[in-house]
Amino acid sequence: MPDTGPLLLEAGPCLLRPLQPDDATTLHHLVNDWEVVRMLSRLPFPYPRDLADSWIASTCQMQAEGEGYHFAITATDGTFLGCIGVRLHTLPQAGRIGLLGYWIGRPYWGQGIATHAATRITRWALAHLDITALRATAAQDNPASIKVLEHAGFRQCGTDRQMFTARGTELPVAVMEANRSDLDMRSTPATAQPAPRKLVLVSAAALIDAQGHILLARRPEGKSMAGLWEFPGGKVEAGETPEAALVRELHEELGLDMSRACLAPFTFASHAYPTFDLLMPLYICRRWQGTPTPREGQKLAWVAPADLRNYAMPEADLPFIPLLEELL
Ligand SMILES: Nc1nc2c([nH]c(=O)n2[C@H]2C[C@H](O)[C@@H](COP(=O)(O)OP(=O)(O)OP(=O)(O)O)O2)c(=O)[nH]1
Ligand SMILES: [Mg+2]
Repeated sequence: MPDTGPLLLEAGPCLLRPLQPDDATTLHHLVNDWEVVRMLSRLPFPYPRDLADSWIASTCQMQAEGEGYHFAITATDGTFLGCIGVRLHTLPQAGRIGLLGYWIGRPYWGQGIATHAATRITRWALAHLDITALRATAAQDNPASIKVLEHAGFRQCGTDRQMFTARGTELPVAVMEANRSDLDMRSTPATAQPAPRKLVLVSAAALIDAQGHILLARRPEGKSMAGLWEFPGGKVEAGETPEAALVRELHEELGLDMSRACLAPFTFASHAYPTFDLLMPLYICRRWQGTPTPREGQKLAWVAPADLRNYAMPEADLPFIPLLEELL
């Protein structure tokens, strides 16, 4: 099971926590509502009481196997408001993706709860799960759900037809998708005038241990490109040399101490991202003081050069992989 961090998430005014067996009665009471079920593919109406028990048990099983993460959406006082979840799925072309689904009990409609929950789960899932994107579908006659997904960072990537068991028929659905670039593009405010392209200078290090493994750090939720594995480092600040910036970043991010003399220039990346140009010198470093400790909530992994390709990395880093394989 992947290390997802604690499964207790804040989502605006709501909390998300794993479903528990004793949620079944409330869950059943809220979901056994024609107005809720009619919008959910594959749920029967009426919704039998024992289906609530077996559904919750199956979500616990999926979570234990790392195949799905399903949450109760609650108010801060614990009131059960609805459900949201991501189920992992492998697509022939797209690789591993997450399928997002949710519903809110009718008494709690119109308060933006689905938007808060979907926004947080989307960010959480792309930062923590080994998926390239999230997909969701919404019935074409459910514009409110399409809006929720758009607010959460999804864009429509197609249409399809899906069985809606409660309505006893197939219906057209909008197929919506969100990937890491979609989220990054959204956090850049749209301006009336296109802003001039910005050049960002970032220093990064390939820290190499005695076994020839390289340290990667997973960008945490809340940062751009969250969920991708990078070489530790960060932006060079005004007045800093690239080496001084890297010594500072490795101390701030990993608690390491080292001298600039331990940083050997190796290569650089020059990459045009949609919203900025990145110029990133990569240094090799084999000597430091201290043990790398994640100080910014990031996950760390020592990776053999041949395994680097199994870690999703920022596009700018991909040319580094063959060079590091050759070096080590
Ligand atoms: N550190 C690092 N950044 C990378 C790599 N590849 C890559 O595209 N980047 C991009 C991601 C970011 O847009 C930028 C680094 O910014 P950052 O957010 O990590 O900068 P920082 O450590 O100074 O953090 P912050 O204080 O700005 O949050 O460079 C990489 O391998 N390592
Ligand atoms: Mg950084």
